[in-house]
Amino acid sequence: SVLAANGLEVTMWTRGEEQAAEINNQHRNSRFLPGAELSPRIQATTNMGEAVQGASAVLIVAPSSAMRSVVNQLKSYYTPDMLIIHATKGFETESLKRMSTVISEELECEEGHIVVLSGPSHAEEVVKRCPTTVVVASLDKAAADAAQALFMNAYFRVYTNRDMLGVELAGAFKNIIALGAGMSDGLDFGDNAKAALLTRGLAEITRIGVEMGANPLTFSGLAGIGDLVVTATSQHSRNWRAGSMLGQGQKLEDVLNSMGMVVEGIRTTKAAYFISQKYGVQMPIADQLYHVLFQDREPRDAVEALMGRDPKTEMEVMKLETWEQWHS
Ligand SMILES: NC(=O)c1ccc[n+]([C@@H]2O[C@H](COP(=O)([O-])OP(=O)(O)OC[C@H]3O[C@@H](n4cnc5c(N)ncnc54)[C@H](O)[C@@H]3O)[C@@H](O)[C@H]2O)c1
Ligand SMILES: O=P(O)(O)OC[C@H](O)CO
Repeated sequence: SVLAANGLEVTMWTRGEEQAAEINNQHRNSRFLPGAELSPRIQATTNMGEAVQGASAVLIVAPSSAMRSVVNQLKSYYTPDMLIIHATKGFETESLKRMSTVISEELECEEGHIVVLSGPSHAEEVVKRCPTTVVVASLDKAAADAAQALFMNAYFRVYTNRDMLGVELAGAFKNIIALGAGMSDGLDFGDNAKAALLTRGLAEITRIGVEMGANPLTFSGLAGIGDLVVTATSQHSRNWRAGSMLGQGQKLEDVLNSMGMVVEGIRTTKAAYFISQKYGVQMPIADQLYHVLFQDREPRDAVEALMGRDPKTEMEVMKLETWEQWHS
């Protein structure tokens, strides 16, 4: 919608004939964005070649679980002059790879060629042209600048960042904390608990992010604290809503069936559980959520376990840097 508002011709690829027909004929996408009026500049097709061949830019927003297969389908239409942007927030759970790695492997292109678009941006609000700010990150400055120029307009403000790793990690990990915040709200634990989850959640996201090689400042930016706040506090958030239903005692399977849309935080919690072990970095909130989601731990017991951890200093945000080291 933003690209169409900027005067570009947009062709969406979708798997459903009915969905494509609805977008083309009624300019609506009633299942995924009910109530929104789409621009006639947006056309949809179920034919990948029609959508991608000859395009100057390709925006990939498949759920993380489908990323490899979707990129594989577009591979034969890819040319190195296409600007490749993705806005998917998650990991490939089997390999623990980031989305830019999966895309570059499938397209056989440099990771630096890819741009990630992330930040606090619920589609429901963007399509209504509510003021929104996001970040585009790439190792290639020219690619990030090109993506910024494509998307930027009066209601959609785009910043650039060179820390693609940090932006991807922040966008993926925040969904875990949003699930936890929803769960806390579902348990009626109040505002103190939610503020604690957000703050300590950001601490653990930063800790693992820095250990993986990200710039700590990225986590104070739009992809970090910005997206964490919007996802953990907005009723638009599927992750928050799923967490809230779990907190109210519903079973994971029933919650997912009732959502009908991707809840990335579930798979990302599993990935984080293994990533934290791989890097030897503690992620206590992600760890407790893993036990709730996949090992039947009661949400109340998870909170008790978090509150009962050994006493800590708040300055242990990063594995190595204490405040003194950080300033020495
Ligand atoms: N919705 C938002 O506001 C928003 C904002 C920023 C980022 N994201 C990210 O975008 C990604 C997609 O989220 P969404 O909101 O569009 O999810 P969604 O569940 O609303 O839509 C996902 C789309 O992918 C399709 N799909 C599902 N499985 C597929 C498969 N195996 N192969 C091909 N297509 C498949 C679905 O049919 C649907 O059209 C997620 O990583 C999400 O975190 C979403
Ligand atoms: O609806 P969610 O929880 O998947 O969140 C969507 C976006 O990531 C918000 O920026």
